[in-house]
Amino acid sequence: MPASRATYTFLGPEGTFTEAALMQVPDAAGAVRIPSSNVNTALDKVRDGSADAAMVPIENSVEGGVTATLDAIATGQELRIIREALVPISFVLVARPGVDITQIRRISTHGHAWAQCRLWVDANIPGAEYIPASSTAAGALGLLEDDTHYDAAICAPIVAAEQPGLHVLAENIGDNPGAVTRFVLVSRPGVLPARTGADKTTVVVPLPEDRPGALMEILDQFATRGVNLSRIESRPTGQYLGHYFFSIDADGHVADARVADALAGLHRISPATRFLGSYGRADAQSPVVAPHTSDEAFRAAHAWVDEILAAETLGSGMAANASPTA
Ligand SMILES: O=C(O)C(=O)Cc1ccccc1
Repeated sequence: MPASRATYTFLGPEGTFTEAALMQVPDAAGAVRIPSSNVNTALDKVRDGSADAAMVPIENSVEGGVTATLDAIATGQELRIIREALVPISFVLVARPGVDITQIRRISTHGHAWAQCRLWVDANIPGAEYIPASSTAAGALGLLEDDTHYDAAICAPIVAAEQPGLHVLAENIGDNPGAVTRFVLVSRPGVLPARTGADKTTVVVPLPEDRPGALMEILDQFATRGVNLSRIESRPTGQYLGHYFFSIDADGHVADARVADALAGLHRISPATRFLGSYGRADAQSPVVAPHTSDEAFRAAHAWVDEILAAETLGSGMAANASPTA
């Protein structure tokens, strides 16, 4: 019997950068691929079992964290990141054939795309109004509808290439030519990706309240164990003003002793800390591990303490302090 195909969902429709990220997953080409109209519905499909995993954007090199994703994976039924993908981003401006750049008043795209093309738009179409779309591809395909209320869209070159009804007015309009977006594949908890030696661990740590220095203590859990952080962002929990959680990416896998020890420290400081997964880094870069933070150093240290406890008889209270009688 053939092995059953995986079902993946992604921020769609076809032609989004998120779909390009999904296509980096080795079995994606042969999988069932279901577009979702936003990050929340994509993650809900994973939670209710209608998809095995969802590809969603999490961070980009120009705009920073994708807050819709950071918030959606931090709360609700637990999820796990099982993989990351990096996609270089280049944008084109599209319109219906016959429309030229001087006729454009309103432009639709995803908020992160708009933020990355703002300087180009100000310089080339000053005063253009932004019309938000659920994704770059959704904005572009909207131009093909009869009742469309905007004149142009910003999207990936592939959307324009595949739609004869769209005409490219300008290419490479991103303000930062080297822009890269990071996407994550999210599934239900269950199977932890194996340690590769070049891994990342993502956690969500609610900041304990009324505790001076709590953020410093959180950071110290990583610093004292030689664990490097590659992203840290604060997000409001939404409960009330001033209540925040930190979303953190750390180098290493929960199966690395130094990372496991740091997570245990986080749990002591903030018991509602959420583990969001350990997974291989897209760039396969291994961290430099200092000898005193290696697995072997942690094993030897624990063995030393265990030996002390095994060799001594534990006394009780004052009796243990009483001077031995001859
Ligand atoms: O809308 C898309 O195409 C997406 O995948 C989200 C996005 C938007 C802008 C930059 C990177 C990802």
